[in-house]
Amino acid sequence: MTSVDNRIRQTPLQAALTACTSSFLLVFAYSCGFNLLLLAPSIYLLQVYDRVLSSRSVDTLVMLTLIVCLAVLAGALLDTVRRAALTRIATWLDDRLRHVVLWATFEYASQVNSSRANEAYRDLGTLRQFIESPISTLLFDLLWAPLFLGVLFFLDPLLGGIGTACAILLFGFALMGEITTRVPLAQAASAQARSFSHLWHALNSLSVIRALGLINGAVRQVHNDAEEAKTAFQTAARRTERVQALARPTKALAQVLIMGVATWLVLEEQRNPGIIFASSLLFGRGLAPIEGVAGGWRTISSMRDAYRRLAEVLATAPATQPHRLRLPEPVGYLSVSDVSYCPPGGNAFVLKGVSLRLLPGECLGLIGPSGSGKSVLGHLIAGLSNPAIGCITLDTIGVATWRRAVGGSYVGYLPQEIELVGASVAEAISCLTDPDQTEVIRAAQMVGMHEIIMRLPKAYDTEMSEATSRLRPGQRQRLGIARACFGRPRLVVLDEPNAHLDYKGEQILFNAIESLKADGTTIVVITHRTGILPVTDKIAILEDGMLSAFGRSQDIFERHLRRPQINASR
Ligand SMILES: Nc1ncnc2c1ncn2[C@@H]1O[C@H](COP(=O)(O)OP(=O)(O)OP(=O)(O)O)[C@@H](O)[C@H]1O
Repeated sequence: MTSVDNRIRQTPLQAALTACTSSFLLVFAYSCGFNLLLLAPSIYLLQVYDRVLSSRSVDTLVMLTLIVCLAVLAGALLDTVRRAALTRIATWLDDRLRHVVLWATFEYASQVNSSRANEAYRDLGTLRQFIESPISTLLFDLLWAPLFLGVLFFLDPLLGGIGTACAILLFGFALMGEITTRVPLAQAASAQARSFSHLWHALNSLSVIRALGLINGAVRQVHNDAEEAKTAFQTAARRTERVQALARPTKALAQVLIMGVATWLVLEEQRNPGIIFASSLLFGRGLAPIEGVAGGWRTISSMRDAYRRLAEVLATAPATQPHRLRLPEPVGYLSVSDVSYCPPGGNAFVLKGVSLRLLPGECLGLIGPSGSGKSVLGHLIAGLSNPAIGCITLDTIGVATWRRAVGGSYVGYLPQEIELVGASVAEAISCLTDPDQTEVIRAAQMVGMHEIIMRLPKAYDTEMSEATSRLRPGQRQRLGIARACFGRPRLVVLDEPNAHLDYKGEQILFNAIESLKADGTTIVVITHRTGILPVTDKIAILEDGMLSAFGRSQDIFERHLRRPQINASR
């Protein structure tokens, strides 16, 4: 496989990490300098005993002290620089990946698993915090631990042997900790995620849960999962404590042993007395990263899990984020060409070879029996999914591309099930964009909702949960239509816009459609109620996923709908 192929196959996470390679190499180089400079105090001790005490030369002492002070200061500077570099890498990764991860999170949640997707978004934060944390500098220092142990060997093989044995033992304990806590930690993480997910779902369906008296059950569900997580965490903590109880004295004992052996070498082999302190210092420096990494093993393993989850989400759900293309505003020519569609997981086509065309400012009435495929076609025309065969274009560009290119502002959509999303009424109308007050009011006025909204406690700033409980279904539906008309779209798809409307509401809807048409907006109205058909210019009848009729409204009305055997809601 070529390197070009590799680059193509990389997920955004791998690509971002690859782009950081030179920065990580720089941190490695700083760590190299820092660790080499850490040898200075040990060399200083040996030199003081070797040269200063024997010669009693104050000049040599001053010189050596100055050199070592400079080395220590340079080491501290390198340490600060590498920590700052790691913080910059973490921030850069976060900036580069957050948008991509957010898009992939939504894709993964809709295609695979919503609670896993939720975790993946938090995982990006875990990754960033890990890179910024002292554990990551310790990992770089870990690469230099053999250097200190090597110098101990150089001083005396026995000293090196004790240091190495202690390092191996500490590694063994870290491994033991990892093995014994892996299962309970995984159980705890999944129980905790379940608990958050149950709470989230319960809060999202609060009105239903409250109305059906299910709060007790919801609380019990969340509590049980949290208890399971707590028990598993406690098991992991107990096992970690046992392993640490063995690891803690190991290092202290080895340190005493090192000093004892060094003193013995001074007594028996007339070695430089500086070896006693120098070996103790070297041992401490060499073992510090091993001890730190062993103590922070849980952080390392949660970072590893976070990386794995994030990589999986990014690989499974490639982010189809907006291209932010600067496309000229569409005129409104809609073309549906030979479209066939099979829903994800389905085994049959629910739309078969549908073709129709609309001119800018035309309104199409899409009718047909229940289950004939009207909503599926509306969804496709709104660019929310792609046809398996054929294409749907607005001014020769795919509708899905218009959505991605400009965040959907040229395509408005009212789904059959109205969910008004947003913190306030203004946000719900403006499709979660930064609300432009004039545009929001214009959209609300179009559907006769302005006065009703002004009577809400905080008018357009009323929280959506409060507004939802105060508004009638027909008024909520009009809010949904206002959202579809927000931002002067060039194409609007309304799925059953009059399902909950009374006579007055229908008149307002007709006026809104007339004003959209006058503005040159192309409209598709899916309906079971023929009362809306007089405002349409064309009518399409869908039967069993196929167009059984399509043409000018008057002709279709005359030929098909006046006959007693065919009607819109057959
Ligand atoms: N996500 C899906 N997975 C599987 N089948 C689906 C999915 N969405 C729709 N279908 C199927 O596609 C067919 C058309 O559904 P659609 O909702 O478009 O009908 P409709 O004409 O809008 O009906 P209604 O007027 O009752 O809303 C139905 O048989 C439905 O079961």
